[in-house]
Amino acid sequence: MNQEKIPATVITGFLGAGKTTMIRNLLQNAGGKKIALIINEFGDLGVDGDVLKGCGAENCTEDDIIELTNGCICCTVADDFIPTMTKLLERDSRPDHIVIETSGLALPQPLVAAFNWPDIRTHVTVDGVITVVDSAAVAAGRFADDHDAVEARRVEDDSLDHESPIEELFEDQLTCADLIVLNKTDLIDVDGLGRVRAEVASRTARKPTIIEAKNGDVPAAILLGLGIGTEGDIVNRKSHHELEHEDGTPHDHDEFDSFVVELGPIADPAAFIDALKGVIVEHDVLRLKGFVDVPGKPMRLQVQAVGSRIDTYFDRAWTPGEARATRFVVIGLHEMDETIVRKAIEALV
Ligand SMILES: Nc1nc2c(ncn2[C@@H]2O[C@H](COP(=O)(O)OP(=O)(O)OP(=O)(O)O)[C@@H](O)[C@H]2O)c(=O)[nH]1
Repeated sequence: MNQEKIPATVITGFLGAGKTTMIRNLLQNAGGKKIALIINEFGDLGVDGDVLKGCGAENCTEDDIIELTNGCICCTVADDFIPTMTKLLERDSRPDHIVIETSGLALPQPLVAAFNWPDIRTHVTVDGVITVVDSAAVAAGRFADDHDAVEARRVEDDSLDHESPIEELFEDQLTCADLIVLNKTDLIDVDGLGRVRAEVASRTARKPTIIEAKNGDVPAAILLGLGIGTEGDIVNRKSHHELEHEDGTPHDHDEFDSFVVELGPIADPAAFIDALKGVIVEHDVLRLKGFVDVPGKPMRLQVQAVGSRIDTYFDRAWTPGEARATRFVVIGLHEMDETIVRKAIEALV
């Protein structure tokens, strides 16, 4: 048996940055490398898994795609991630490379630390942590601290021990990176991109390589084979939470909430999407994704909203026996009122 350690690449980045899109590209240009993929979503509807299974890459079949659905991977390392890795390593045919997509709300640090567990470290090493950044969102100031809002939250809840949860998470994901991909460069101009690069660089004390991309289109040769062994350098990449709670208090995702909305068929998707945009803006929804049943259409309409930017496309035919349905996962900050947002979306049909 080949005892060489299998390289594992961790792909992280905030909600909607373009992780799944980049992995889809990667699977299609990874040459002959056999890849096993572990994917984790917050507020799971299995959307990412569906997108990736649908890309039909021969080097990464449906069997090679493992979905972890019991919450964010960083909080379920012992119960979910380690057993999954152990099973993967026991398979007869070992993958050449493992790719792990974290949820957009995950801290990469606990996941990388798990590679130091005895059963794992003898077989696998972290080739590198790649952090995908939504350049348009950075340019729009989405990760800049809104001091007034943070202060207002603190007045309401004096147990808050830190600043904006979005800003903090964004920095934690950058702090852990070996490679940062400034994605969605098509949405901003050259000057804007220069400012995004400077802002991203200023948010991490380390000096990871920063590259630019459109639609996550980065050659596999750049993404795979970084050869870092990140698990050995975890001490230099501490998250805000680790720095604040050196006693090991576990972190959680209390600051964020998600729920699933189910609707009936939608006959006029264009009008629906237009109105949905209004709800997203009014209630500050961070991420919404799912599928629409358009009567008379043999295919599902996939909906991907990142903030108020919404993409839609018919992604695949409804399969025989599959119940046609309209379902979305909605993710927002904890203060988002689920009942109100749910009613507002339901009222659009
Ligand atoms: N304009 C533009 N859109 C992009 C680009 N990359 C990804 N997108 C779109 O952004 C949306 C989110 O992309 P995903 O790849 O699902 O993002 P993600 O990081 O996997 O999202 P989560 O797993 O929910 O955190 C989709 O509608 C993509 O088509 C890009 O470079 N430019």
